Amino acid sequence: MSTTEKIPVTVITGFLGAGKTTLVRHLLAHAKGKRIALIINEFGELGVDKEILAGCGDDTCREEDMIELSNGCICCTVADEFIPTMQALLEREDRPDHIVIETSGLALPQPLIRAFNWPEIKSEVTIDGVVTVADAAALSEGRFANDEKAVDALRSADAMLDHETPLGELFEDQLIAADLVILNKADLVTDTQLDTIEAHLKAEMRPGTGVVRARNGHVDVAALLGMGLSTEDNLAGRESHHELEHGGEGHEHDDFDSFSVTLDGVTSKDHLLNTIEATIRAHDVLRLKGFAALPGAPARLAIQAVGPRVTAYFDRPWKPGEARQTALVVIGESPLDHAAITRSLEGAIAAAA
Ligand SMILES: Nc1nc2c(ncn2[C@@H]2O[C@H](COP(=O)(O)OP(=O)(O)OP(=O)(O)O)[C@@H](O)[C@H]2O)c(=O)[nH]1
Repeated sequence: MSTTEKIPVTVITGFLGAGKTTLVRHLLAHAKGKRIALIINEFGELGVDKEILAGCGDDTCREEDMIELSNGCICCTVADEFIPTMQALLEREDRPDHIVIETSGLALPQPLIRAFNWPEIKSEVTIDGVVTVADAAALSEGRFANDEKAVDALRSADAMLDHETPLGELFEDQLIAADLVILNKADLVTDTQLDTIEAHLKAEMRPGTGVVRARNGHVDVAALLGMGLSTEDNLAGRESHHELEHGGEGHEHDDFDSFSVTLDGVTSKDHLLNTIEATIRAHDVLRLKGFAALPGAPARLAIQAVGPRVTAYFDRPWKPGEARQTALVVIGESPLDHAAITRSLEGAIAAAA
């Protein structure tokens, strides 16, 4: 089979909350008749991303074309989950024109990219391009670089220390894997800040990688789908820190932790959002997302927090018979104090009682 007959696959990576799902939503809405199958992998057991995409109301967000891989990060479940999922997708009678994979914000893209050379799928699919979404607001606030001084100080105290912070390292691994970087959330920073961030990113990227600035993932879909790069044939220079240091053997996600909290009896939207923001600030939570049930509200409230920036909107009406509850997934660097964070979030109920 020639390369042109293979189904192209776009891999979307990028740190927690950078805007991957928002970009996918934009892609689906502007697919112009292209049948896109979507594989979503997320960290945390609630499956919020799929729910959000399924709730978008567009015809293109067909539930049967969305496959969720929720048993951990895709990079660690390539053999057990990813390859069988791809094989099942390729066996379908109505094969998709294009496949988009949204990795979890904590995934290393490298093991996934390498999997496209596995004989089980190599003759059928090819990577069209790897797109890394970067969060301009988080970068300008120094969220990945804020420990640089501390790390440098440690380095000079201990010449053996070759690790950077888990956050910074993962971010670099995602950047180095990119064929295209989308510098998203351009609306939250000034043009001068964008210039500085872009220069900083370029220093970390492979030479020649393109950068596109975006707001809410609004990029030219025709340019994004159709790069035709066969990335799996060009792996040199994309090695992760882990591959360089440990020869590519399995790696751990122990640096990060996630758990979910269910709250019964939330009464006020403002109080809930304020409580969430205070909890995030007090406990250094990196990402929080989920849905809330408010009394009398016919729709569920989708809640999104990236660092202390909390937003919420009613995404779709509750379905008949659906449990109306508030469920949130909390993600951060290990160790997260589950009990204290849960207690703090329960403040959203206590004060309203
Ligand atoms: N202001 C602003 N907010 C954005 C932009 N893009 C995404 N967001 C918001 O950022 C939050 C996170 O966006 P997602 O698309 O869910 O991010 P993600 O990368 O898929 O997150 P994870 O899957 O949890 O890693 C949501 O509240 C989005 O609405 C943007 O360009 N500008």
